[in-house]
Amino acid sequence: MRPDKPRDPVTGPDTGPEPPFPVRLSGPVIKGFGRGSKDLGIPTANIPADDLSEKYPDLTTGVYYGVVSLDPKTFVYDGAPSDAATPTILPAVLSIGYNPFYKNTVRSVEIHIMPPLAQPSPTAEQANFNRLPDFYQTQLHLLILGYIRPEYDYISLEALVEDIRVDCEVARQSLEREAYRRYFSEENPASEPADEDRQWLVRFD
Ligand SMILES: Cc1cc2nc3c(=O)[nH]c(=O)nc-3n(C[C@H](O)[C@H](O)[C@H](O)COP(=O)(O)O)c2cc1C
Ligand SMILES: Nc1ncnc2c1ncn2[C@@H]1O[C@H](COP(=O)(O)OP(=O)(O)O)[C@@H](O)[C@H]1O
Ligand SMILES: [Mg+2]
Repeated sequence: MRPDKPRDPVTGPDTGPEPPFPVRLSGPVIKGFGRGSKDLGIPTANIPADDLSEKYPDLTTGVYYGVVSLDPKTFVYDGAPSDAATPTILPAVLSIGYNPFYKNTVRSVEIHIMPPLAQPSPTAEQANFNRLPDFYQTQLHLLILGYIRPEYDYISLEALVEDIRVDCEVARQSLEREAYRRYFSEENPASEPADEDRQWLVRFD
């Protein structure tokens, strides 16, 4: 059960991701149990957990933040400039695990994509989660940059939704820091490792 204590507003080092991060995962967006939007009002793009078992067998279950991009061959983000040559990199919050509230028996990777950091957060004060047009089967690239918390069971659906709302705020504020902002765009010419990760993120063959 969730411990009854206040949440940290940011997580992970201010100096940028430390091993094992950034973690690279990718895959096609698949169907989940259909609960995200219907029960919680929080759509989550599910991708297969295969990459995780093969490349990062030691990564613990829990809630994380990072950045994603979607293959522009099948999904073009509405907010992108019309002449954009590369896909838009968007902030994300995700859960890896067994959803103890629902007692799943298989591990899932579920990603909620948030609006760009330049826009006001829809979850700052109320549970008004970002909704895009559906993009099932689209290839998704995810770069996990930090850990937020373990997965918990909850006394109610409302308590789970409220914690995910706070996760969105923690993720946004964690990604707002300079050492994390470089994963969105080429702001700092001296940020070579981030350059490689960013190139991987937007490269769809
Ligand atoms: C940021 C985030 C945090 C989550 N934390 C938990 C959690 O602590 N416990 C839990 O049971 N499920 C957690 N979930 C998973 C939701 O219960 C899950 O997304 C929902 O069941 C939708 O599943 P579906 O995609 O199969 O429909 C979290 C999801 C997200 C996006
Ligand atoms: N902000 C968003 N983040 C993630 N997926 C979204 C978002 N907006 C819409 N979607 C769409 O909603 C689907 C997920 O909805 P969800 O209710 O979790 O169903 P499922 O159980 O099939 O994963 C995604 O696969 C995607 O096509
Ligand atoms: Mg989902």
